[in-house]
Amino acid sequence: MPLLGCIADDFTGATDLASMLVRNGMTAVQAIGVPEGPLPEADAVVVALKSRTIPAEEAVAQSLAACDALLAAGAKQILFKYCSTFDSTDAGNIGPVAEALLRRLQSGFAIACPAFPANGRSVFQGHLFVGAALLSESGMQDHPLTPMTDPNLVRVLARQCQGAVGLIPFAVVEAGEAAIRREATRLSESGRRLAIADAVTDGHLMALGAACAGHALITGGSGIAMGLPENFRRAGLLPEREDAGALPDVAGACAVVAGSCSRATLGQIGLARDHAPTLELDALATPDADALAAQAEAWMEGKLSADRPVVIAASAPPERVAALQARLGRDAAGALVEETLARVAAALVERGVRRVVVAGGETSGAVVQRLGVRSLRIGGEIDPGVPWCWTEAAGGMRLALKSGNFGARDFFLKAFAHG
Ligand SMILES: Nc1ncnc2c1ncn2[C@@H]1O[C@H](COP(=O)(O)OP(=O)(O)OP(=O)(O)O)[C@@H](O)[C@H]1O
Ligand SMILES: O=C(O)[C@@H](O)C(=O)CO
Repeated sequence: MPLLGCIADDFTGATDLASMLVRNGMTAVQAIGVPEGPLPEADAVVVALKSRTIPAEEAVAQSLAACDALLAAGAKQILFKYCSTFDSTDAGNIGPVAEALLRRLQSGFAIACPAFPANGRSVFQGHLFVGAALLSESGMQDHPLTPMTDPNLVRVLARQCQGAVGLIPFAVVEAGEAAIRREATRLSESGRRLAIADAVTDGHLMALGAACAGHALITGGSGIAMGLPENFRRAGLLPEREDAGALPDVAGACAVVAGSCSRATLGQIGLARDHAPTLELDALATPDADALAAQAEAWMEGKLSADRPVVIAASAPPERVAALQARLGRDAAGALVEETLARVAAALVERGVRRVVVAGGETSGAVVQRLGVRSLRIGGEIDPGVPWCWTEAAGGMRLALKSGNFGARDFFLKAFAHG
């Protein structure tokens, strides 16, 4: 029976969260979509949805179904995981899903904290920073699907919510667990059902985690999960685990499939170009999934190896993404590239590739669905927030689902030195 039941709004985000839990001593399994049968055995089960950019009512329905499955399996606490850059539109989906989960759990209050200092996300006076830049100047203002142009998360979340949104400010979080509990009670009694919580250090996240021990619902990025395993250990529910992230070994050729257009991913592709065979698909020149996939299949022949990856990317800088979107519409442009990369991943696996890094949350969703992956067991981290995972698909293979913005510049090369 899982102790912690988690609902993640995209696939890389789910892996990021599961990785945080493994690092802090819980075994974790990521289920792809709402599980139909019995849940896999683990201390934490993370249900990975692809609900970040779908209409709000669908995101709510899927999240409630996931919540019901987790509660039915015995989960003692629910965590709703969204992006550390709060990726969403004004119509949703973070606010509507959080409010619906609060109602389902008959709970009065939850915190909302996307901070993840190890990856440069900090929240101060309700404002989200990525490194030293405000969210709205971090590159996220150009995101293909969820451009983030307002760094004030109290305002952003309030636009998505029926109820008023509060703030647990830096001074309270800095004062620690007891002060946070008092402020949460005060906010809840004054009618706030959600409050953005400031956090700029891991110590703040640990204090928030401890203060939320009794909360039915917690919402945030993977950072907010850091303190939760300790709550379960303190309650005598979770044993000390030596290696929560042990995975079976896998042999086979290796590849990277990239659909993220983030600055980090573009930099990683730039470095990989000098060290590994790299194909950059041009969706603007050839806006046709069949033709692009055929180009990739022809290119990969004779290049696959267990010693170094091939890299196949559709990623492009903002002006080229904008040009394709102007031509096809935003959703159709995204769908075209996702379909292409899902086919590319399937072609790689057909040719014996068994270790694959996928860059981008939406891209990962498309690839994982195409490969027929039902669940992923979470292993050790390559870089903060990106672990290797093992799946039974294709007779047993490893996948690393990289959030667009995560990973050092040499991530695509380093990953295969680890697994
Ligand atoms: N050349 C391109 N032109 C237009 N859209 C593109 C292009 N390349 C990729 N895309 C689309 O951009 C979107 C990128 O989203 P994705 O979630 O995969 O990456 P990300 O947002 O950087 O990652 P994360 O969600 O993990 O932060 C996808 O829908 C992808 O299909
Ligand atoms: O929180 C993050 O930044 C990531 O886990 C993510 O959700 C990317 O899609």
